[in-house]
Amino acid sequence: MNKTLRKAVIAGNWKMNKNRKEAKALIEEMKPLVAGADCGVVICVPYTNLETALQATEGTNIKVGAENCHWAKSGAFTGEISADMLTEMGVEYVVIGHSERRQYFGETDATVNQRVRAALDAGLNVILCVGELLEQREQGITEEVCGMQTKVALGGVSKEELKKIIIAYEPVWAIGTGKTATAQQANEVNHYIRTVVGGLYGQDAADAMTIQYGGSMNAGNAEELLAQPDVDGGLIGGASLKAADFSVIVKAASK
Ligand SMILES: O=C[C@H](O)COP(=O)(O)O
Repeated sequence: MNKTLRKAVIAGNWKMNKNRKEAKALIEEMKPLVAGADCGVVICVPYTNLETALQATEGTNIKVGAENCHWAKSGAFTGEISADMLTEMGVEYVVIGHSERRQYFGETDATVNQRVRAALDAGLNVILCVGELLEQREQGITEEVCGMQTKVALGGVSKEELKKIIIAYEPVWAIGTGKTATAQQANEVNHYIRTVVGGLYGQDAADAMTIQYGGSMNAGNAEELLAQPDVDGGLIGGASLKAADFSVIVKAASK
């Protein structure tokens, strides 16, 4: 596995945080700190902040993403947003299958796959989240769970389309808990996911795939996690809400 074949991407997932004024202030503070980064920089923000984020990041190296999208192009789906609505705004990325969507909003592997398909059809880059629950890790079925989530989510995705997908391995027990997977645990599962991708699409596709780690990554632990051979960046929750912390992670990924 040659890490130099792929680019690290640091993506902030703001979740349900920041009003428009706060979003603008955070981006303005962040801009000079991440300018010139030698990695991809993405901020995934609430729908209500997309316009603000797109305007504030214009002409910078920061790309803007949404935190979800629906699988249909349009229709009677109250409260949902389509992938086409996002691309029409200029949004380039979308997070799909985050564990909070799976846990609290009934997302299944099948609906994650439908949303991935819709996002690709609309031309979006996808950050596809997979990860095991604590009890699944304790049962020793982490690889089965992550492998299955990956395979189902990628159903009907061509090798060419795969280039627009980043996988984020996020052990559910490490999200927002301050409990990070060890660098070794993160690398092991990322490596396994890469093997699964290789089985589906071939070694060249697996080698080229960006696979992030997410789950309490912060300014203090980012360097060690990002130094792992199969960890190509991070999906950052809490630490992406502070410009200084986020920029330390971006700098660690740029080394
Ligand atoms: O999408 C981000 C992950 O859920 C990680 O969140 P966290 O960094 O707050 O643990």
